[in-house]
Amino acid sequence: MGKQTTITGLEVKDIRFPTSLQHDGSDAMHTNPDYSCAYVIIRTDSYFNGHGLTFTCGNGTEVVVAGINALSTMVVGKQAYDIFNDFGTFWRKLTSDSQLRWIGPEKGVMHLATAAVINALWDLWGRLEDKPVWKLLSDMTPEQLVSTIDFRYITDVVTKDEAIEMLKKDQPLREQREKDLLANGYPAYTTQVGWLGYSDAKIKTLCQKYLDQGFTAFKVKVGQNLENDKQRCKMVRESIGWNNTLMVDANQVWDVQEAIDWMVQLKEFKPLWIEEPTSPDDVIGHAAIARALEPHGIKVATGEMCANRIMFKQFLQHKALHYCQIDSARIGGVNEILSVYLMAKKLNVKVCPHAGGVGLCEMVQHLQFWDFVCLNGDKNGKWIEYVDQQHEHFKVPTNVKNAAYIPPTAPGYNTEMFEQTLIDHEYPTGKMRKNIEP
Ligand SMILES: C[C@H](O)[C@@H](O)CC(=O)C(=O)O
Ligand SMILES: [Mg+2]
Repeated sequence: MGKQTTITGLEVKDIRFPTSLQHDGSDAMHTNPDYSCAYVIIRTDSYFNGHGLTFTCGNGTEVVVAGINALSTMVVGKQAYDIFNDFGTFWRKLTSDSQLRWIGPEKGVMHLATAAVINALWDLWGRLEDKPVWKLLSDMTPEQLVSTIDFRYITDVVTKDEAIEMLKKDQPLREQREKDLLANGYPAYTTQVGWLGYSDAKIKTLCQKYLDQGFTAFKVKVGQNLENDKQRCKMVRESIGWNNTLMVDANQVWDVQEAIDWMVQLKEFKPLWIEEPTSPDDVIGHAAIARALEPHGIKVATGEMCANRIMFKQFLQHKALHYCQIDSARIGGVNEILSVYLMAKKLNVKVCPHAGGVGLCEMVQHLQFWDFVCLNGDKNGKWIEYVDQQHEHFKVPTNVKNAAYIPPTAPGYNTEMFEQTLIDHEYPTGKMRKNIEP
């Protein structure tokens, strides 16, 4: 499918927003993040370009930019549809260069770089097909969909043939589900009330603001100081009431036993889940925490820093998470994330995407919409995270109404930023940057 389109160039920019000034995005581990991204523009000889990004917290974005530049020669000069028609094979090539893979493989900076490039390619594909990415995915046959995925290392949980069967089973239900999605959207929860550096007064005001907007699920950061956590959880509970849902997020600060002990102290506030209680690499530790907290009614969520599909596989296999928090820009972009959805479906684990960062809400909604239409058809007890950060810099920002993400109709992956934003926020030359530096 598709006409010839040559990829003629790949540009990458270091874009930073001074969010640490207001403590937006702060948590127990990342106390002063400057929400940032490595931003990719894939240029073609057609009218259409692809825009993609990966999220960073400020320092180090320049390292990811270098990683993206290292991948560029594998993309520039290619025919776009040679990539799209056999995307799984291309994805494997991009992540398996015999020299570059030594500084990964499939993890860390190189995988963030892969995500930015792959996300830009999906944006391009959506634009060339005149469809938002969620619809592009939802219109694919099961065979086309699985052709985008590299199943290496995960066939002990899900094979290509099994994936095709899973997708075929729900194929007749797609039309009805799509109608439901377009009419009702997909539920969102918000973390905007709970950044760790916010004052009590601000938290209370924000709780009211998001209650008024119809939100019924709220996430609060914990893990810096137990007494302070108790006081803030109490305050948030008093604001949102006991019928609404509260989640808490420790962003990896605790040892395993410490996580258990701390959470037992917070159980009176009835959190649905504790997110990232310990190191994102500690599968067995998470499983131990999940077992210990089960009698207290607290579930475990993780995934925003899970390195790749293999780590997700192990978390899922070892019952180390109850809520699988895929992130649109940490593992290798759409292709690899689809494989995580398939494994989560097979092992019966709910996916509630992470979206705390620049552009993450914009991208991840597409994946959860596809999951609803083609794989799960169930929104019960599931949400997409929503943070109210930097949406104004995107040409087509997320549309959250009545605490529900409304599917976009614009073609692409919602990743294109305004030219002025790219000029003003480019690091270190942008004028916004200069304004805040001494
Ligand atoms: C540094 C980020 O803001 C992080 O705190 C986001 C996060 O953990 C979440 O949204 O969940
Ligand atoms: Mg988190």
